[in-house]
Amino acid sequence: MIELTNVTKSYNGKVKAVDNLDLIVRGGEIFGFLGPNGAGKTTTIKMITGIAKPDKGSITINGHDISQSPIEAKKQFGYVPDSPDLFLRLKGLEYLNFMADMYDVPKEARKERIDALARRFDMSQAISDPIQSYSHGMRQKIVIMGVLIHDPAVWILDEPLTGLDPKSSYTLKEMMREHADAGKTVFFSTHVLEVAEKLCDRVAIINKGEVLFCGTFKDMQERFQSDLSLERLFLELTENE
Ligand SMILES: Nc1ncnc2c1ncn2[C@@H]1O[C@H](COP(=O)(O)OP(=O)(O)OP(=O)(O)O)[C@@H](O)[C@H]1O
Repeated sequence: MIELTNVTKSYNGKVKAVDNLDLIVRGGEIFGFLGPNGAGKTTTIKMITGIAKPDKGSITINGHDISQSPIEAKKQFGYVPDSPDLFLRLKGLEYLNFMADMYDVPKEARKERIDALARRFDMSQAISDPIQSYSHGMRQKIVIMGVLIHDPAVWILDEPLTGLDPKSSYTLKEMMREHADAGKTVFFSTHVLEVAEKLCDRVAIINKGEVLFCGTFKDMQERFQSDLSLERLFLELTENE
Protein backbone atom coordinates (compact mmCIF):
# COMPACT_ATOMS: atom_id res chain seq x y z
CA MET A 1 0.00 0.00 0.00
CA ILE A 2 1.16 3.52 -0.83
CA GLU A 3 -0.30 6.45 1.08
CA LEU A 4 0.28 10.13 0.28
CA THR A 5 -1.12 12.73 2.65
CA ASN A 6 -1.19 16.43 1.82
CA VAL A 7 1.90 16.23 -0.37
CA THR A 8 3.11 19.48 -1.93
CA LYS A 9 6.24 20.23 -3.95
CA SER A 10 7.39 23.39 -5.74
CA TYR A 11 10.47 23.90 -7.89
CA ASN A 12 12.51 27.08 -7.37
CA GLY A 13 9.83 28.27 -4.94
CA LYS A 14 7.64 29.02 -7.98
CA VAL A 15 6.10 26.20 -10.05
CA LYS A 16 3.81 24.11 -7.80
CA ALA A 17 4.44 20.76 -9.45
CA VAL A 18 2.31 18.88 -6.88
CA ASP A 19 -0.34 20.58 -4.80
CA ASN A 20 -1.81 19.04 -1.63
CA LEU A 21 -2.00 15.55 -3.06
CA ASP A 22 -3.87 12.82 -1.15
CA LEU A 23 -3.73 9.34 -2.63
CA ILE A 24 -4.14 5.77 -1.40
CA VAL A 25 -2.98 2.90 -3.58
CA ARG A 26 -4.06 -0.42 -2.08
CA GLY A 27 -2.61 -3.90 -2.15
CA GLY A 28 -4.36 -6.11 -4.70
CA GLU A 29 -4.85 -3.40 -7.31
CA ILE A 30 -3.23 -2.07 -10.44
CA PHE A 31 -3.40 1.68 -10.07
CA GLY A 32 -2.87 3.94 -13.08
CA PHE A 33 -1.52 7.46 -12.65
CA LEU A 34 -2.60 9.56 -15.62
CA GLY A 35 -2.12 13.16 -16.62
CA PRO A 36 -0.97 15.35 -19.51
CA ASN A 37 2.67 16.41 -19.96
CA GLY A 38 3.92 18.43 -17.02
CA ALA A 39 1.00 17.37 -14.78
CA GLY A 40 3.24 16.28 -11.89
CA LYS A 41 3.38 12.49 -12.34
CA THR A 42 7.16 12.05 -12.35
CA THR A 43 7.55 14.54 -9.48
CA THR A 44 5.05 12.49 -7.44
CA ILE A 45 6.84 9.24 -8.26
CA LYS A 46 10.20 10.79 -7.33
CA MET A 47 8.78 11.79 -3.94
CA ILE A 48 7.27 8.33 -3.33
CA THR A 49 10.64 6.73 -4.08
CA GLY A 50 12.63 9.17 -1.93
CA ILE A 51 14.51 10.79 -4.85
CA ALA A 52 12.83 14.16 -4.27
CA LYS A 53 11.72 15.59 -0.94
CA PRO A 54 8.21 17.02 -0.51
CA ASP A 55 7.95 20.58 0.85
CA LYS A 56 5.00 19.39 2.90
CA GLY A 57 3.08 16.20 3.66
CA SER A 58 3.93 12.56 4.29
CA ILE A 59 4.35 9.41 2.22
CA THR A 60 4.30 5.82 3.49
CA ILE A 61 4.93 2.56 1.68
CA ASN A 62 3.47 -0.47 3.43
CA GLY A 63 3.40 1.68 6.57
CA HIS A 64 7.05 2.86 6.37
CA ASP A 65 7.56 6.61 6.04
CA ILE A 66 9.95 7.37 3.18
CA SER A 67 11.47 10.36 5.02
CA GLN A 68 11.66 8.85 8.50
CA SER A 69 12.52 5.20 7.68
CA PRO A 70 13.97 5.39 4.17
CA ILE A 71 15.76 2.02 4.24
CA GLU A 72 12.71 0.09 5.45
CA ALA A 73 10.48 1.97 2.99
CA LYS A 74 12.89 1.31 0.09
CA LYS A 75 12.94 -2.44 0.84
CA GLN A 76 9.21 -2.50 0.09
CA PHE A 77 9.30 -1.32 -3.51
CA GLY A 78 10.94 -1.70 -6.87
CA TYR A 79 11.10 1.38 -9.08
CA VAL A 80 11.39 1.53 -12.87
CA PRO A 81 12.32 5.11 -13.87
CA ASP A 82 11.15 6.74 -17.09
CA SER A 83 14.61 6.55 -18.65
CA PRO A 84 16.29 3.12 -18.87
CA ASP A 85 19.76 4.44 -19.71
CA LEU A 86 21.50 3.14 -16.59
CA PHE A 87 24.80 1.30 -15.97
CA LEU A 88 25.51 1.16 -19.70
CA ARG A 89 29.05 -0.20 -19.26
CA LEU A 90 27.86 -3.31 -17.40
CA LYS A 91 26.74 -6.49 -19.10
CA GLY A 92 23.08 -7.37 -18.49
CA LEU A 93 24.00 -10.20 -16.14
CA GLU A 94 26.47 -8.04 -14.19
CA TYR A 95 23.73 -5.47 -13.66
CA LEU A 96 21.26 -8.13 -12.48
CA ASN A 97 23.84 -9.53 -10.03
CA PHE A 98 24.60 -6.01 -8.80
CA MET A 99 20.89 -5.43 -8.12
CA ALA A 100 20.63 -8.84 -6.42
CA ASP A 101 23.65 -7.94 -4.21
CA MET A 102 22.11 -4.59 -3.30
CA TYR A 103 18.97 -6.31 -2.09
CA ASP A 104 20.65 -9.37 -0.50
CA VAL A 105 18.98 -11.88 -2.80
CA PRO A 106 20.44 -15.34 -1.93
CA LYS A 107 22.56 -16.96 -4.68
CA GLU A 108 20.13 -19.85 -5.39
CA ALA A 109 17.03 -17.66 -5.57
CA ARG A 110 18.78 -15.13 -7.82
CA LYS A 111 19.77 -17.74 -10.42
CA GLU A 112 16.23 -19.04 -10.60
CA ARG A 113 14.80 -15.52 -10.85
CA ILE A 114 17.27 -14.39 -13.50
CA ASP A 115 16.54 -17.48 -15.61
CA ALA A 116 12.78 -17.07 -15.24
CA LEU A 117 12.83 -13.32 -15.98
CA ALA A 118 15.20 -13.73 -18.94
CA ARG A 119 12.95 -16.40 -20.41
CA ARG A 120 9.81 -14.32 -19.93
CA PHE A 121 11.36 -11.23 -21.50
CA ASP A 122 13.24 -13.06 -24.26
CA MET A 123 16.60 -11.85 -22.88
CA SER A 124 18.42 -15.16 -22.26
CA GLN A 125 21.00 -14.49 -25.02
CA ALA A 126 21.27 -10.73 -24.52
CA ILE A 127 22.17 -10.79 -20.81
CA SER A 128 25.76 -11.69 -21.74
CA ASP A 129 26.14 -8.47 -23.79
CA PRO A 130 26.90 -4.93 -22.53
CA ILE A 131 23.79 -2.83 -21.85
CA GLN A 132 25.34 -0.17 -24.11
CA SER A 133 24.68 -2.44 -27.10
CA TYR A 134 20.97 -2.86 -26.24
CA SER A 135 18.04 -1.22 -28.03
CA HIS A 136 15.80 1.13 -26.00
CA GLY A 137 13.28 -1.68 -25.43
CA MET A 138 16.00 -4.12 -24.29
CA ARG A 139 17.34 -1.51 -21.84
CA GLN A 140 13.79 -1.08 -20.55
CA LYS A 141 13.53 -4.85 -20.06
CA ILE A 142 16.86 -5.19 -18.21
CA VAL A 143 15.85 -2.36 -15.83
CA ILE A 144 12.51 -4.08 -15.18
CA MET A 145 14.30 -7.40 -14.56
CA GLY A 146 16.74 -5.70 -12.17
CA VAL A 147 13.86 -4.22 -10.22
CA LEU A 148 11.94 -7.49 -10.00
CA ILE A 149 14.93 -9.53 -8.91
CA HIS A 150 14.34 -8.81 -5.22
CA ASP A 151 10.64 -9.59 -5.62
CA PRO A 152 9.41 -6.28 -4.15
CA ALA A 153 5.88 -6.13 -2.75
CA VAL A 154 5.16 -2.72 -4.30
CA TRP A 155 5.91 -1.99 -7.95
CA ILE A 156 6.33 1.65 -8.96
CA LEU A 157 6.68 2.02 -12.71
CA ASP A 158 7.09 5.31 -14.58
CA GLU A 159 5.87 4.81 -18.18
CA PRO A 160 7.00 1.15 -18.12
CA LEU A 161 5.55 0.11 -21.49
CA THR A 162 7.32 2.76 -23.59
CA GLY A 163 9.59 1.12 -26.13
CA LEU A 164 8.53 -2.45 -25.38
CA ASP A 165 7.57 -4.66 -28.31
CA PRO A 166 4.06 -6.19 -28.27
CA LYS A 167 5.21 -9.49 -26.73
CA SER A 168 7.21 -7.86 -23.92
CA SER A 169 4.44 -5.37 -23.29
CA TYR A 170 1.95 -8.25 -23.03
CA THR A 171 4.30 -10.12 -20.68
CA LEU A 172 4.76 -7.11 -18.39
CA LYS A 173 1.00 -6.44 -18.26
CA GLU A 174 0.43 -10.11 -17.45
CA MET A 175 3.03 -9.91 -14.65
CA MET A 176 1.42 -6.74 -13.28
CA ARG A 177 -1.93 -8.57 -13.14
CA GLU A 178 -0.38 -11.60 -11.41
CA HIS A 179 1.33 -9.33 -8.86
CA ALA A 180 -1.88 -7.47 -8.03
CA ASP A 181 -3.89 -10.71 -7.91
CA ALA A 182 -1.39 -11.97 -5.29
CA GLY A 183 -2.55 -9.07 -3.07
CA LYS A 184 0.44 -6.83 -3.83
CA THR A 185 0.57 -3.29 -5.21
CA VAL A 186 1.21 -2.01 -8.73
CA PHE A 187 1.39 1.76 -9.29
CA PHE A 188 2.28 2.99 -12.75
CA SER A 189 2.10 6.13 -14.83
CA THR A 190 1.10 6.06 -18.46
CA HIS A 191 0.05 8.26 -21.35
CA VAL A 192 -1.54 5.29 -23.09
CA LEU A 193 -5.17 5.56 -22.05
CA GLU A 194 -6.33 2.38 -23.81
CA VAL A 195 -3.84 0.44 -21.67
CA ALA A 196 -5.07 2.13 -18.50
CA GLU A 197 -8.70 1.47 -19.41
CA LYS A 198 -8.06 -2.25 -19.94
CA LEU A 199 -5.50 -2.90 -17.21
CA CYS A 200 -6.17 -0.71 -14.20
CA ASP A 201 -8.49 -1.45 -11.30
CA ARG A 202 -8.44 2.26 -10.41
CA VAL A 203 -6.90 5.41 -11.85
CA ALA A 204 -6.08 8.91 -10.68
CA ILE A 205 -6.07 11.77 -13.18
CA ILE A 206 -3.75 14.59 -12.23
CA ASN A 207 -3.35 17.98 -13.88
CA LYS A 208 -1.31 20.98 -12.75
CA GLY A 209 -0.35 19.06 -9.62
CA GLU A 210 -3.93 18.37 -8.47
CA VAL A 211 -5.98 15.18 -8.56
CA LEU A 212 -9.08 15.76 -10.73
CA PHE A 213 -10.48 12.27 -10.36
CA CYS A 214 -9.65 9.07 -8.48
CA GLY A 215 -11.61 5.83 -8.80
CA THR A 216 -12.64 3.08 -11.19
CA PHE A 217 -13.44 3.74 -14.83
CA LYS A 218 -17.06 2.81 -14.00
CA ASP A 219 -17.10 5.43 -11.17
CA MET A 220 -15.84 7.94 -13.69
CA GLN A 221 -18.58 7.20 -16.21
CA GLU A 222 -21.21 7.37 -13.44
CA ARG A 223 -19.86 10.63 -12.07
CA PHE A 224 -19.87 12.27 -15.46
CA GLN A 225 -23.06 10.45 -16.54
CA SER A 226 -21.46 9.47 -19.76
CA ASP A 227 -20.54 6.35 -21.68
CA LEU A 228 -17.53 8.07 -23.23
CA SER A 229 -14.21 6.22 -23.40
CA LEU A 230 -11.50 6.97 -20.84
CA GLU A 231 -9.69 8.91 -23.58
CA ARG A 232 -12.63 11.28 -24.17
CA LEU A 233 -13.30 11.72 -20.44
CA PHE A 234 -9.61 12.37 -19.83
CA LEU A 235 -9.52 15.04 -22.54
CA GLU A 236 -12.69 16.70 -21.26
CA LEU A 237 -11.44 16.73 -17.67
CA THR A 238 -7.96 18.03 -18.42
CA GLU A 239 -9.02 20.55 -21.09
CA ASN A 240 -11.70 22.13 -18.90
CA GLU A 241 -9.11 23.07 -16.33
N1 LIG B 1 13.85 19.73 -11.94
C1 LIG B 1 12.86 20.59 -12.20
N2 LIG B 1 13.08 21.93 -12.07
C2 LIG B 1 12.10 22.84 -12.31
N3 LIG B 1 10.83 22.48 -12.69
C3 LIG B 1 10.56 21.17 -12.83
C4 LIG B 1 11.56 20.15 -12.60
N4 LIG B 1 11.00 18.93 -12.82
C5 LIG B 1 9.71 19.18 -13.17
N5 LIG B 1 9.44 20.51 -13.18
C6 LIG B 1 8.15 21.16 -13.48
O1 LIG B 1 7.16 20.56 -12.63
C7 LIG B 1 5.95 20.33 -13.34
C8 LIG B 1 5.60 18.84 -13.27
O2 LIG B 1 6.58 18.09 -14.01
P1 LIG B 1 6.62 16.48 -14.03
O3 LIG B 1 7.88 16.09 -14.71
O4 LIG B 1 6.37 15.96 -12.67
O5 LIG B 1 5.34 16.17 -14.96
P2 LIG B 1 4.88 14.79 -15.66
O6 LIG B 1 3.41 14.67 -15.38
O7 LIG B 1 5.73 13.65 -15.26
O8 LIG B 1 5.11 15.14 -17.20
P3 LIG B 1 5.42 14.18 -18.49
O9 LIG B 1 4.15 13.43 -18.75
O10 LIG B 1 5.70 15.17 -19.55
O11 LIG B 1 6.58 13.32 -18.14
C9 LIG B 1 6.17 20.86 -14.75
O12 LIG B 1 5.67 22.18 -14.77
C10 LIG B 1 7.68 20.85 -14.91
O13 LIG B 1 8.10 21.86 -15.79
